[in-house]
Amino acid sequence: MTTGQKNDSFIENIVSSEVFPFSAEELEAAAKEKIDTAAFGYTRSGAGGEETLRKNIASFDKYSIVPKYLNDVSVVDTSIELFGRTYAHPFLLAPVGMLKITHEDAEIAVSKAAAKYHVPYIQSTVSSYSIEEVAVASGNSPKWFQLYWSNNENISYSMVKRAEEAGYEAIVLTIDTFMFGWREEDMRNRFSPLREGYGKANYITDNVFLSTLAHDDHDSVIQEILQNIYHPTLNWKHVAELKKRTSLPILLKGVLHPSDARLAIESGVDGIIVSNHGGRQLDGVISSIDALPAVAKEVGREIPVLLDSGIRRGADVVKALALGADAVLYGRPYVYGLAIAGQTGVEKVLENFIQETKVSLALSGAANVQAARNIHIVKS
Ligand SMILES: Cc1cc2nc3c(=O)[nH]c(=O)nc-3n(C[C@H](O)[C@H](O)[C@H](O)COP(=O)(O)O)c2cc1C
Ligand SMILES: CCCCCCC(=O)C(=O)O
Repeated sequence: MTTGQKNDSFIENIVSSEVFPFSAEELEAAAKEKIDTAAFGYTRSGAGGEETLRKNIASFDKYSIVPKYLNDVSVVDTSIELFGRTYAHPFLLAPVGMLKITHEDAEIAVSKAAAKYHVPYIQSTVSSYSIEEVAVASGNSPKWFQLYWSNNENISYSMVKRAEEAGYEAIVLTIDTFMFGWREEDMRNRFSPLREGYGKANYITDNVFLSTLAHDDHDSVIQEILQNIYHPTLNWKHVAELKKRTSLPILLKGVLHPSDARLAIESGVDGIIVSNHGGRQLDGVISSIDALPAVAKEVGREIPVLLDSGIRRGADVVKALALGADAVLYGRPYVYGLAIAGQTGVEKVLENFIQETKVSLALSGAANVQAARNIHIVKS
């Protein structure tokens, strides 16, 4: 998508009588006032002492953009191409499970807002609405499906098939969450969204999963879901097997080590997402933006490299592109928008993020995403 660069949104925001939070910090504070303490705690928090959660944000500050001026940036083309498809912006919405803890309309609201702004939406396995419900709500706007591998692999294949049939365009296999991280905030609040049943929609609409159930009362169903997701034996053979089962591109989400990026390529994976799960899994791991350069160097241009964990600003997108990412995933801020005002809240957050990204590209001297990859970055 080619978009004129007129600062319209900046001016509109200045003259608007309606004040909606802008920064991620303001969004987080407003969301805290809207939803219950445990739901907010689950969304905001990271694992352990939250070292990685903090690093994800702080690490971006170490990289500085060195802009080049006197380029014509009157028109900024923010589009990217991935797996033969063109997407309007250099970012997608990260998979976030169990969104009903945040707002009743959950993934329906998010996917509709994403559709309105032509932002691809990655739906989580542990969603509050099913693959099919989200597909109907958001029409033919681009969607990917995030897969939590199931102990019963036939459940995984069944969900992948459903995603294919519903028109999803890629499968994102998350490799860092075969068990829960050590999440003290949730333990403190005695909070498990899965136990409450918020993320069960894709399971209770899955015939293969249903056929495995000995009992169908709430507690037994939730117990079965948890047992399916807990999968510490997950290994490269599963990746190779999944590759044989689908014609959709497969991305691995959670790659931090360059050697894993190489193994992913050797396993026939189509793309990788450099991610530490927003600091929610192993505390103490490297921040995503710090992990990116070595991974991007290993991959070269062989397959697309995406990044998430800590993207908050348009300038963060520019830095990630310049350090080797093809696109990024945007996470917690849109969830806060959902908490504050449902679909309208997500729309507001997206509108501002799109405009900030465009302004940041232009002021860096990049008229398109390809040019952004050549922006000079220094580390201080
Ligand atoms: C409340 C919450 C739930 C999440 N659920 C999932 C999920 O179901 N599947 C998944 O792969 N990642 C999940 N993630 C991780 C995100 O996809 C993404 O990696 C992370 O939010 C990036 O960090 P950031 O939001 O701080 O930028 C979740 C993150 C949050 C905050
Ligand atoms: C055992 C895995 C459940 C994960 C639930 C959703 C998620 O990814 C999160 O970060 O929370």
